[in-house]
Amino acid sequence: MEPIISIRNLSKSYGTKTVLQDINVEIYPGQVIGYIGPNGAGKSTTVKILCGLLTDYQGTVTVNGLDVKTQTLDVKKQIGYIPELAELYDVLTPNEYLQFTATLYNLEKEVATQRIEKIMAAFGLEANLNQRMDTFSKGMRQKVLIASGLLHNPGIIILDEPLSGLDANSVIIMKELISRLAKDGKTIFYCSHMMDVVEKVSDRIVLINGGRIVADGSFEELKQQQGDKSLEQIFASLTATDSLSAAADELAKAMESRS
Ligand SMILES: Nc1ncnc2c1ncn2[C@@H]1O[C@H](COP(=O)(O)OP(=O)(O)OP(=O)(O)O)[C@@H](O)[C@H]1O
Repeated sequence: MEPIISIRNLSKSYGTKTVLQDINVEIYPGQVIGYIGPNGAGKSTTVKILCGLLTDYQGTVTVNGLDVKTQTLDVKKQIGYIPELAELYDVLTPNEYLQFTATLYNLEKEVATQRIEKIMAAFGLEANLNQRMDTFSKGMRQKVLIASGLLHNPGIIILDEPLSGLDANSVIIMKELISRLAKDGKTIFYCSHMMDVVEKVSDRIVLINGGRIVADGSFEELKQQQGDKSLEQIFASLTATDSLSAAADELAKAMESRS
């Protein structure tokens, strides 16, 4: 089987600072990849490259055989990108915003309207469909953002920390949604700090630290390599430079010395 996403020898620098170093990942159709790593590891940078938002990198990145650097528009049609934070047009209602997104993807009005209603109802926002978004909470906005990434029914869904701001029930819906989308054959690339969710939804976990891949395998494989631990413990043992409890002690001491 051909990989649907192929990342070969990917390196990226911002000025003199190298943030991705020789990343190699082949992703196959229908896989759910949990892409994890500490703050600043390079997750969002990888995602932006995959989505064609950053093009000054070294290496080769293809989506369905298309080069993301040169065939960016065709790549974008196949990807649903859900960023952690994005500016929504606050003066619009979700209905107006999502209809606008649907137009950009050339979706038929009827199909768009049905999908918008269904997705918003799944998130419990059916009553807010025609309410201006400047009155929305962070979680409500995040749900509109998720809806907008899924609207064109893309084959590949890239989520960059999509759960921030969502309440516990919405996290459950989102987990269920990821599993359902995977069952429908979608390929999912999922960046998150929520280890319990990643552990449950991913069939392969790629862990990066300091711009390099330090682990790549199913949760079961990682457990075999690292000892029978939770993903949170595996993450800590592969990425923490110092003891985390020592860091917490230092922080507590720093607070004491202030008072
Ligand atoms: N536009 C930029 N200019 C300069 N440096 C940047 C820029 N964007 C990101 N970086 C740096 O690149 C490194 C990787 O950042 P990136 O946002 O990819 O990390 P991340 O793994 O997504 O982190 P987080 O979990 O905190 O979101 C960080 O050191 C960051 O400071």
